[in-house]
Amino acid sequence: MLYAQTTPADKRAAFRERLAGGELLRFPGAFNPLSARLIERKGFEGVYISGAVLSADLGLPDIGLTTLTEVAGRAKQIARMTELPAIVDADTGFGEPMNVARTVQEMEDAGLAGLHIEDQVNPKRCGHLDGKQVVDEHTALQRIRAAVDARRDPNFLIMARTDIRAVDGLDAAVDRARRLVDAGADAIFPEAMASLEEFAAIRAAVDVPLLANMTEFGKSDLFTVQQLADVGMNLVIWPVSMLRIAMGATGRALDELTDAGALTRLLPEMQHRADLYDLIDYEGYNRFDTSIFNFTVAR
Ligand SMILES: C[C@](O)(C(=O)O)[C@H](CC(=O)O)C(=O)O
Ligand SMILES: [Mg+2]
Repeated sequence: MLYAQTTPADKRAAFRERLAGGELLRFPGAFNPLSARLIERKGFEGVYISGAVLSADLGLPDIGLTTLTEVAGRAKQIARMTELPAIVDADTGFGEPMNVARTVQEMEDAGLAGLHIEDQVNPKRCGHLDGKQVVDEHTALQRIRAAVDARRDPNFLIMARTDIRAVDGLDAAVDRARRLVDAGADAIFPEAMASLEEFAAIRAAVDVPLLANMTEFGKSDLFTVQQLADVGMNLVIWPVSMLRIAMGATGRALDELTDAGALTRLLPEMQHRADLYDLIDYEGYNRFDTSIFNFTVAR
């Protein structure tokens, strides 16, 4: 009832332990707190909180317009609704290395299990679009050092994302991944890899956990969990997928309203009221209420 029972510290510790085991952990993107509960209910290992989704949700493009306060606030709402660890997309860290440090502490306080900071120039853009720019190595490493220094819970995962593959090629990505690890990154998110072989090349270069981004309509083919596990990936995200699915379905429902004037035909597609109430745990609230009023007061 109300929120998850697991504390952020416990979520982080459990997440770190599982990650150290080397298996591939699946983190679908939650587009709101309720969908995070569904991700948990369906047996996934974690929840991803996407910057692209957060900005799209506000009707904004994903070009660094959202603020630290907005992202941390929304991430907190999502993270506290699930027992699963949640990782948030912190874009470029919302400013200079000093801002990156503050970002880490805010995300710790918001109950996240970790975040990723990327090496794009501001204004950043979706990693799967053309025309990206990356910062020089010194700046990229400074961001990660600042993040690592700022964290208070050693289990809070600092992941370095590098966007350099699409700008300077795979060799540059391998080199940057190595340096980001030397700077203290706990994990690497190599963005916009073109093939499984490219993921494998990063795997061969560094020993830390690696994340694969299976976003649709981008630069990577959509590999299966098995394919990614076979090349040694440790985390996989489908960052915007659930929002795309929900928005696709919403568009079709609106068309049906226009065409048929009622949604009767779409009832089988809908989450049933009973399933919604079950997910929200209405029963738990009911128990809470009856326990409050189970006494009498003498006059
Ligand atoms: C992972 C990502 O950073 C996100 O914000 O979800 C995006 C996803 C997308 O725009 O498809 C990305 O830059 O890959
Ligand atoms: Mg993003």
